[in-house]
Amino acid sequence: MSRITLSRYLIEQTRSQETPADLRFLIEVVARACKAISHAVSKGALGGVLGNAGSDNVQGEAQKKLDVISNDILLEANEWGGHLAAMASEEMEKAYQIPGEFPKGKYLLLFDPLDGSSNIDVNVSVGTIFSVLRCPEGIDAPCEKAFLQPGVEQVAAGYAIYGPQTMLMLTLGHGVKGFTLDREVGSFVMTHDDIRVPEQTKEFAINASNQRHWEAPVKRYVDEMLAGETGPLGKNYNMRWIASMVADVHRILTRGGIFMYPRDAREPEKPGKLRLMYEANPMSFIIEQAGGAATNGLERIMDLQPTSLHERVAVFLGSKEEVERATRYHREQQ
Ligand SMILES: O=P(O)(O)OC[C@H]1O[C@](O)(COP(=O)(O)O)[C@@H](O)[C@@H]1O
Ligand SMILES: [Mg+2]
Ligand SMILES: [Mg+2]
Repeated sequence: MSRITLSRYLIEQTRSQETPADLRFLIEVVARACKAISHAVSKGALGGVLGNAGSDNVQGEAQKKLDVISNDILLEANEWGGHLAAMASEEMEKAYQIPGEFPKGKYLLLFDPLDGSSNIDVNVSVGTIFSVLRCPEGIDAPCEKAFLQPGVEQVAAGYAIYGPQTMLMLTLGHGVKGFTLDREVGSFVMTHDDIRVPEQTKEFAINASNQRHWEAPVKRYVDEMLAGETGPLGKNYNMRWIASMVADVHRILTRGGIFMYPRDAREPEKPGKLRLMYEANPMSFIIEQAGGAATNGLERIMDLQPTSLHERVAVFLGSKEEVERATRYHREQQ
């Protein structure tokens, strides 16, 4: 059986005119960067890449050495790719200009270079999340405004997960494909065609240590799940929380479930912890393309109009029936 590599899949997409050639090259460059990040992550303590970098990012979070290394790998790979107008990252306060005349290419790339980085030092799966938008017409510099487009405008999104296997999950707007890195040949090979998230589930993911801070609809929903088969939902639920969004979402894509990071009373002025533009939007695009759903409790995440690059958002995503239930409980509370 001939193997379908990521490159071959992208060439076929270009041939069938579903994907423009420059978008194809852009995805190839991102995938190459993910291979380099996977290699860096795998060095661990032997390569001296674990631990803190000694700096904070724009969100005031301590950067890990690998946050900085992964960000640099993505910047360097994409700077010279020729298909981008600008980049934005969790690790950089402002939009990043591609050297040379603006705009060099017609796309904007956003990324969380290393998601779940609090897990690196304990050797738990981490990943890279990315989102691609078109650079709007009439913009003459790589400003924040160019990026502030709702998630429905994404032309591609994906993530790489650095776990027992390195995988790349990708959507170009017609389904989700999964590729596993064949380390001996150095290629991503398609191993998961047409991924679908089961509509029903008995598994939920939430950081339960925040329970006392949750809003009433979240408390109600989690209480009902914990009540099991004698409770109102009539079934026993299992719970998982990896604290790497990529790893939790990957499990949900693979076997179903609901992921929740709600807003809570710890920092009432913030609408949640996760970032809209480079975490929630790309993951929502992937989940929806796999038949799941994603809301902030009230509205579809991909319909939200962003107001700043590093904006935060509450996230409920995964199996459709459960996301609809969580959303219904929020709406009833209003
Ligand atoms: O530690 P908490 O509060 O459970 O948060 C876990 C969440 O934070 C994140 O790690 C944030 O991502 P970063 O590591 O990119 O900052 C998510 O991946 C994860 O879902
Ligand atoms: Mg993250
Ligand atoms: Mg990160």
